Amino acid sequence: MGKLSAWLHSSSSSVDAEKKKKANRRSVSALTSSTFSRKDRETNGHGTRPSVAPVTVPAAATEPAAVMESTSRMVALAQKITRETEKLEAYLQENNLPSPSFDVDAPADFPKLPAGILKSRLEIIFATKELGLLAQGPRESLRWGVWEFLDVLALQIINHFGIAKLFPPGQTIPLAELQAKTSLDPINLARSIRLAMTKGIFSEPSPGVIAHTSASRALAEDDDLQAWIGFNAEDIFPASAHVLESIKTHPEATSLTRSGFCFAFDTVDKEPMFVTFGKDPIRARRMGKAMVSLTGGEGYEVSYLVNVEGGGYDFNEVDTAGGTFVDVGGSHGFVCVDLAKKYKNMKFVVQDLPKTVDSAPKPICADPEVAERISLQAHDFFTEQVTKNADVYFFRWIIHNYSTPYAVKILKNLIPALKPGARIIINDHCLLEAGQENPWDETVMRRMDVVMLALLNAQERTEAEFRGLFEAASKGFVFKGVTRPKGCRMSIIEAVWQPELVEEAAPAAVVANGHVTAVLDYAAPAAGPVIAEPVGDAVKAARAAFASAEEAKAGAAK
Ligand SMILES: C[S@@+](CC[C@H](N)C(=O)[O-])C[C@H]1O[C@@H](n2cnc3c(N)ncnc32)[C@H](O)[C@@H]1O
Repeated sequence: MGKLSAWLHSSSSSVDAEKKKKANRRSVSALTSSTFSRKDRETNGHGTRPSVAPVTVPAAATEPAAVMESTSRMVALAQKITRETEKLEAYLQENNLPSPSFDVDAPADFPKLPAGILKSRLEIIFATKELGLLAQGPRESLRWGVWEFLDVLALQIINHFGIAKLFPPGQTIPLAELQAKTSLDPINLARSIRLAMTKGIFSEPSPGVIAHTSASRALAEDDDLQAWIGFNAEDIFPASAHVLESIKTHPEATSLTRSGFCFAFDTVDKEPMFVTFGKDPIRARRMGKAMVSLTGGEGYEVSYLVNVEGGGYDFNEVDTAGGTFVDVGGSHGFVCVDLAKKYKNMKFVVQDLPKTVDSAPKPICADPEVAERISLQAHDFFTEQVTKNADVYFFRWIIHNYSTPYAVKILKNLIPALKPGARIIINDHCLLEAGQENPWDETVMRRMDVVMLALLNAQERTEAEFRGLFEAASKGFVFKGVTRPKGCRMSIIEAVWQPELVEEAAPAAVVANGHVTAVLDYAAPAAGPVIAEPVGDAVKAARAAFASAEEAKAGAAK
């Protein structure tokens, strides 16, 4: 049993309440170096994960030693930037593609690049970042790095007041005229725009005259991007600013109703974020559109899961047997549609909350051969699984929304439905040890982890932490490991149900703060984890609103 599980089920009476509380804390990162050993990685049966020693300085580890010996790090980085930039530029020129620029007419996105050229582009990004930090020096980069939230503040103001949409791309506008078009105070407009300019958003070709850049144009024209900025700047930013208060008051950081978000919006012990959004359709819709902007991005497409050659999951065995795939919290079933197009014998059940199921497109797919093998089912994953004896239970972007007590409960709810050999597949980020991702992915995933903390007291997880979740749910879950398609940020985490491994033990009720919070079906009596919150209440409250938010998201995606 891994350490997480051991903590969750420690039976020693000498383990005091504080220790038990710690066991349920969202972060078990202290465990990772000891439990996520090289041996674990190399023997997980998939072999697609790196097996290098842990490093903590992101980009430096990628530079060949020979280069480091003959030149200083700064010179080596500068040379690399030159080399890779020349390759990228040459490719763009050979293919008649525009060179990157801040010009208003420059494309807002890079075209799809061949693998080698994409690598050059990424190397430029990583090396410039590292070189910049080195040239700044530690004290200065700390001193001014902490001011980055002010860039978000400027963007928050600009986006909220729709400044980018107030004059057409390609035209300039005197600041005084722009001021007349907004209720934003002139001084605040000018200072926000001028701070944004330092990041390439707007320009001032002559004093007092404002012009669009490619970035401000994207902000003016892309609805989903506006929603992404709005959700981040107006929901996540205030939530983040209250995380300290939240974790000082409730260090266990597991409750959906005690997150930074709840402190920011005065909903502590009242309602989780999704309930708040459920009451506010504009905000819910903004979040829905923001998710469209996020998941439409490179690295998150469903095709990564479906494409077996590229490292996706191979369902051929399930397909040959005409097996059943249940997408738990599957929204409108787009994952099942894509899988059903590839696997012609499998049957699919898409489960979600009633509102989401009701708003799903009908038929779910224009191709009747695909549609007739997919059924929609209203099911709450905080209750016992209703589709029995399926071959696969699949969770995509679900488990990362919940802290350990909730996530364990979701897995435990499967147990009564599971047949021997049933596969449980989680499709989420899976965090590596520090420094093993490329620096861009590393930053995105670490930030996402902290976003989950700020909004929901939830978390991204390492392989060891996923393993710990399954172990905490039941010994009958045999953890198979983690794979990740090349180029994809999301991993495929798998366990298989083997009921013969389940030990018989008396059930134990877990009581915390006067609430019965969980019933453990195999832990020794009185050995259960302290879940310091009324899980049931918070979950109930979350259900209805989550559905509204998701409905808005589905609407936005159409
Ligand atoms: C982040 S979305 C993920 C949707 C989909 N799996 C995907 O990959 O995009 C979370 C989904 O879980 C659903 N959901 C939330 N709470 C639920 C519950 N208690 N039972 C079932 N589904 C729920 C939401 O309606 C939503 O569709």
